[in-house]
Amino acid sequence: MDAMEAAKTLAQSSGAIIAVSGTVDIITYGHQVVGAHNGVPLMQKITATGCAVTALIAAFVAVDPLHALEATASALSIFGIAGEMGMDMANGPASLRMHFIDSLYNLDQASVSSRLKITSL
Ligand SMILES: Nc1ncnc2c1ncn2[C@@H]1O[C@H](COP(=O)(O)OP(=O)(O)OP(=O)(O)O)[C@@H](O)[C@H]1O
Ligand SMILES: Cc1ncsc1CCO
Repeated sequence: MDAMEAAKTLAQSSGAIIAVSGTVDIITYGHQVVGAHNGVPLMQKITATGCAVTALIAAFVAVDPLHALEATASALSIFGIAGEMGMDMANGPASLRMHFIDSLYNLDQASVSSRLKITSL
């Protein structure tokens, strides 16, 4: 079973929104699937990026609990955009970690609007 089918099955059996990180992050209630495309592969080389984005998802959902799927997709996208911006200045995983955190801290609306890529899968 691929990640998308597994995510849909788990969402249907649990009643939870399921998000799976990867090249394209998958977010689903169990039927329709949303893809969050931002991010760079080198983020995989920084330990705890998955935990960190999970904390960001929790914060976004806390702000807008009635739109939890949209909040989850937004958090994953913001995290990925900061990764892309950090990658523009990085030479490897250690400098990516630093520039990624700085990019997340300094993120502005224009950068988000120009880079955001969320689609229906
Ligand atoms: N190939 C990729 N291309 C773009 N972004 C990626 C890629 N792989 C992971 N990411 C991004 O990196 C972040 C962390 O995902 P990852 O799959 O590395 O988590 P994880 O394995 O649970 O991490 P950890 O165990 O270190 O906490 C997510 O925001 C995801 O979108
Ligand atoms: C390995 C690890 N280190 C801090 S949190 C965590 C779990 C994955 O993010």
